[in-house]
Order: sequence, then structure tokens, then C-alpha cells
Amino acid sequence: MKKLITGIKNGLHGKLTIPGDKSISHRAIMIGAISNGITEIKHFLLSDDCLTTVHAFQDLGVDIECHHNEVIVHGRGIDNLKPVKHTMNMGNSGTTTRLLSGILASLPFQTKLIGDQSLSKRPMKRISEPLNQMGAEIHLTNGHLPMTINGKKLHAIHYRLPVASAQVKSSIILAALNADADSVIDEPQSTRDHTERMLNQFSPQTIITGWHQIFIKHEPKLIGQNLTIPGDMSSAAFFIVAATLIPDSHIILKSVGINPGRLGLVHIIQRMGGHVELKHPSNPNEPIADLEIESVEHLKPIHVQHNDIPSMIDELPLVALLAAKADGISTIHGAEELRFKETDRIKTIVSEFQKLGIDIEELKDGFKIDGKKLWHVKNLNLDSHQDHRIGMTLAIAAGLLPKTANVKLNHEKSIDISYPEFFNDLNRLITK
Ligand SMILES: O=C(O)C1=C[C@@H](OP(=O)(O)O)[C@@H](O)[C@H](O)C1
Ligand SMILES: C=C(OP(=O)(O)O)C(=O)O
Repeated sequence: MKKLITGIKNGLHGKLTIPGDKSISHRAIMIGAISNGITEIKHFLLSDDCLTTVHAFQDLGVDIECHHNEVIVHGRGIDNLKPVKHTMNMGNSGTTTRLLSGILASLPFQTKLIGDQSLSKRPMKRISEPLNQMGAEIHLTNGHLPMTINGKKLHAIHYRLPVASAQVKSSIILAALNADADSVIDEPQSTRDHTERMLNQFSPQTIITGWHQIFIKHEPKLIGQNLTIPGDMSSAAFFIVAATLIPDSHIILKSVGINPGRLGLVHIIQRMGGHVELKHPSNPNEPIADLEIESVEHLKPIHVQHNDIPSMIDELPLVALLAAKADGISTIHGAEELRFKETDRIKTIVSEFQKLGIDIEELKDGFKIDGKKLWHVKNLNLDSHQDHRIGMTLAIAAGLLPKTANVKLNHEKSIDISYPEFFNDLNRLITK
């Protein structure tokens, strides 16, 4: 149990460099590993999930050196990955499981994957179906992990994504690299395109993006690269929301990734009347900017629709927190994918927010929230339910309570999944 900081009175202040992006850190290891030559990664995210990816590729015979957040991957080329005799443990990481499966689907050996309790409940048919259509032989346990992958020579595919998911898209893209011809993916709703951008950096024109369509060249010659991982927008999000809601705040978050597929929260805050500005944008392979955030007294309620969801899928707990402080009733629809994350995030948000006295109602595909300025709480035990994003959202919510409130968080260790430095960084902004 961790005692949470309440009553942050004089606002958040100062500049902060946000740790590296989780999605891009995973991909840097994977694409580095299946390329030829050395990939040097700066500002890599040293979190539990990304270390799961590092260990998985070390098991597959790739030499990976970690010197704090500088990582060197000695790429072997996809066909030189070695069979792993033991069952591989994916821990809590959906991204590792789904993207790695795409790579293993074409390799001539059998691999067994397991995960922790939460990961073992998450749907895997969404990847086994297309990969099996390509010729792999993947067996699940009632649609979940444990999963056995018998890699085969793969055929090209033309596949329409039934769900807006960058993990499913990336799994198919990575499999398609090693297929017998070029593949096409139809993507009705756009999602983050980190895999596509990174592959084109390792071998130009591997991916060509059309109107809701992605063309994948097979057998590209991927060559190791030097990468600097942008700050993670999904981690920055906690401080963007905290600084918006805590009176007298003014902060700058340095070099945060502003990939259009990740900008949903910034747009929502702007629609609600908040002050988030993108400063000094630059556009290496992944666009970055400094974010300047100032608190506002009033936020308008918001109505979030299906199309808004993919670009802020991991920020929805925070969108719910903003709505809980807005002047009126907000609705979030089209967010049923939240039910398939580390927890059923619709249920965990509703149950934990109700403990805070927030007027929130569970909908099939989201929430209805009636914003109120004051929450009445004295002694409270909150619970992350082992879900890092829920834990951090609750820590920010606690900061909005009066100093007299005594609030504790259970299962706070889960925050290490994506942001081990979270509480230190929050303290830095409080004491500046
Ligand atoms: O591709 C990725 O790196 C991710 C995609 C999203 O998942 P889905 O693709 O399942 O929506 C997101 O929730 C996850 O945190 C990371
Ligand atoms: C859903 C998440 O990650 P993953 O799917 O990789 O477990 C997340 O980080 O919120």
C-alpha cells in the first residue's frame, strides 16, 4: 500500500523529460533484432514490459546490451533467430505477445508463450486468425494464452482489420515481411503507425500507406539504425491532466512524441477549453515537440465518439478524470476495447472513481460522468487492480483531494509496467 499525495496546493511547476515511448521501445528491439547490423537505441524505456521484450529476444539468440537507457541490439536477420526450448513468459505485456507472435509465425520451429494472470485473459484470436490464414499453425487455449506457435513458410495476405488495433496490425505486418509475396492490410480506423515508420527507416519503401490501406513489401533488406526514442505521450498524459486540473500549474514536458495516432488526449483537452500547446516541433522519423500546459479554472464537458478512441486508447482513464472535473455531463462512447486491456478498464475506472465520490455510470461501450468540483473523501483505500494506467490515474486523482484526505493505493508496483519513475517525476513537479 502506498500513501498518495493529496492537496497539491501551489500547482505543478517546472520542466520534465518524460521517459521513452513504450510502443516505440518494444518495436526498436524487435525490428533491430530482425535487421542486419547494429541498432543503437537512446532514451529506451526501462520498464517491466519493455524488459520482457528484451529478454524474449535475448532468448531467441540476439545479443542485446543495456547500459541504463542506452541499448545496443546486434541484429541477426529474421532467419537467424534461434529456437527457444523453454516456455517463454510474456509477463503482462500485450504488445510483446502480439508483435512477437507475428515474427515467430514464419520461423521453422515451435514456441510456447505464457503470460501473467491478466495477460492470460486477453484475447489472442485476433492475431492467431490472420496468422493462421497466412499458413502458420497457432493453437490457443480457449482463445487465450498459453499459445503454441508452429512457424511455417507464410503466404501473403490481404486482410481487413476487424478491430482498431495497432498490435494486430503490427503482428500481421511483421509476419508479412517474411511471406512469399507482398501483402495488403485494410485499416478502416487508423491507429498508431510506429511499426510502419520504423520499418521504413530500416529499409525505405517497405511500407506504403494508402487511404486506409497499408502495402507491405516482403523480404525487405532491413539494416540496423541509430534511434532516439521520443518521450511517451501516454506517460506525459498523467502530468498533462494533472497540470490542467491543479490550480496555478504551469509545466513543460520536453521532447514528447506527437505521432498523430497518439494525439487524442491533447485534442480533447483543447476541445474542453484547456491550455496545452505544442512548442518547437521537429520531425525526425517520429515527430516530437515540447508540451506547455497551464491549469484552467473551467473545463467544458465532452462527448467522445468511436472515431476519437484509437488515438487516446490508453489515455481514456484520464479523459474520465477530466470529465469528472468538467462543468456538466460528459459521455464516452465507442470504447469497448477498454474491456480487453490489463483489466476491464471500464469496470475498474467506474468502481475506483465511485470510491472517490465521482458521479460515474458504466455504459456498454464507455461511461457517463457528471462533473463536480468537490469530491467528499476522508479515508480511502484505492486499488490499481494490478493495472499501471489505473494506478497512475488514481494517484493524480488523489492530488486533487484536500490535504486532510488520507488516501492509499494498493498494488502500486504495477506502475513499473510502463513508468517506474512516475512518483519521482510527480514529486519533481510538486517541489519545483
Ligand atoms: O501497438 C502498441 O504498442 C499498442 C497498441 C494499443 O493496443 P491495441 O492495439 O490492442 O489497441 C495500446 O493500448 C497498447 O498500450 C500499445
Ligand atoms: C494496454 C497496454 O499495454 P499492452 O497491451 O502492451 O499490455 C497499456 O500499456 O496500457
